[in-house]
Amino acid sequence: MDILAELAAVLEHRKTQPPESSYVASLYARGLDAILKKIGEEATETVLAAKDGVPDKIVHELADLWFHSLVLLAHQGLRPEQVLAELERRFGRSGLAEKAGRSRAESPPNPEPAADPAPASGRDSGPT
Ligand SMILES: N=c1c2ncn([C@@H]3O[C@H](COP(=O)(O)OP(=O)(O)OP(=O)(O)O)[C@@H](O)[C@H]3O)c2ncn1[C@@H]1O[C@H](COP(=O)(O)O)[C@@H](O)[C@H]1O
Repeated sequence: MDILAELAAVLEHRKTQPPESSYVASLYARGLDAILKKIGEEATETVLAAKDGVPDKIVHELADLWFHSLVLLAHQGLRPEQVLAELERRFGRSGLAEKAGRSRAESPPNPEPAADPAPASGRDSGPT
């Protein structure tokens, strides 16, 4: 069993445990906002570590971020394999190509052709 699946199984089991028994159980008890707050903090710490450029710190903070992302997945009834499957689905598709396809799909249809403009001659402009 790989570490993601192993950890996901532990995170699932923690749903049955009392909050005082473990860190993950206490996060579940504090609810979605507490989990999201941790993800925000860990994302910020990852950014700071990357700016410092210390490889061990980057790995440490990213592990914290991934871990709390796994807690979020479990809290939402989702599994890491679903994220892995999405990455597999995207594999080999250039990000630039994906973005270009997306903006075509999102752009509104061509507008109706404009009505004929009023004649420039002034013939139909009525009495002067
Ligand atoms: N991988 C992790 C893991 N990574 C980080 N953390 C915890 O995440 C917490 C938050 O990290 P911070 O750096 O923000 O530390 P902090 O400022 O003290 O945290 P807060 O006070 O803000 O909550 C710390 O308590 C870390 O120990 C983790 N806690 C648990 N796991 C895994 O989850 C399993 C279940 O954990 P428990 O539910 O605690 O048994 C463990 O066996 C591990 O495999």
